[in-house]
Amino acid sequence: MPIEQSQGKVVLKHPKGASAEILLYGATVLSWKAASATDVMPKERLFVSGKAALDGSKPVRGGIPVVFPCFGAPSHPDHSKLPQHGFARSETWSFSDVVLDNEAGVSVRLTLLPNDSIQARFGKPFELAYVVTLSEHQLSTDLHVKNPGTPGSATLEFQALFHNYIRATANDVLVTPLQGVTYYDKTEATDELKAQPKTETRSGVDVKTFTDSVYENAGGKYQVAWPGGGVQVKTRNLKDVVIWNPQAEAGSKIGDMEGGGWEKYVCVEPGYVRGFVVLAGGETWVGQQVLTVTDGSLGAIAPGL
Ligand SMILES: O=P(O)(O)OC[C@H]1O[C@@H](O)[C@H](O)[C@@H](O)[C@@H]1O
Repeated sequence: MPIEQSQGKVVLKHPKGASAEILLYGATVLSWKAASATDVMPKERLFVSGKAALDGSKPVRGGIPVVFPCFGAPSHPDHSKLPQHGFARSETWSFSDVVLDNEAGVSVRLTLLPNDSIQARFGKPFELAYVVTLSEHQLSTDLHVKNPGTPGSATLEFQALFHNYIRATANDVLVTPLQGVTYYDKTEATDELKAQPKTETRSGVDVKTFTDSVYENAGGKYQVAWPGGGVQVKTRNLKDVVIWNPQAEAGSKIGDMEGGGWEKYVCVEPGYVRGFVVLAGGETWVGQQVLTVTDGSLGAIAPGL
């Protein structure tokens, strides 16, 4: 069976060998295995900390948590009762349906609607659908946000982001092309310095030191490369990107991070996080990312992706 459900998880299997595992808690993609052009054995592409809680007691430290409706600490009055990164990553989503099931792709849809726990902290009506699609060398995630109100009713204002923990040798990673892009450096000591725009001067951004940078209007298409490996991140409607790696400096203080975990991944997180999407009643917004394995020569196989 290409799609299996058990114990709070959905597993997707592509006929060419790729697979993905999604935890209903947080709609968190826990695993994405895909082959490369040079190695037909599917390989894990995501990092999950060995100390991550997978029992629904806290957001998963790894994989692809979904950040909605606020990124970081809430900065919008509608979000003031919410925790860092919002509620989507710490609510249990429902399996809705199989969207695709063929050689081109295996795809499922999960949904999240307001429940008592959400409504106690967030009063706005919303409907979320999350479509995860697996193909031979790609994983796509699409977040559909609907304001179920009628035209003229209250707006839904939100931020959204895919918190990708990409498995990589972190100290060798370069993320391109971000040169010339404005960013905000969250490792700075004061709120005033964190709010000061900087301009990226590097042709490739590394994470050899503690990095927590929010790139604004960053272009939407990024290459994450390290010797022997690579993943391309291509997006739609996600204008910003966050690059995060805590290194030992901050990583050793994260309770659910395995020792040295920061050496095994880089977070490249496309999102809409500077400012807010404003959705009128009855409107739907879709944010999408397509992750493509570019190890070996796959970049050449999939030109223009
Ligand atoms: O520990 P959390 O809530 O999962 O957040 C991890 C990191 O997520 C990143 O997206 C933020 O930019 C960082 O500031 C934050 O530390």
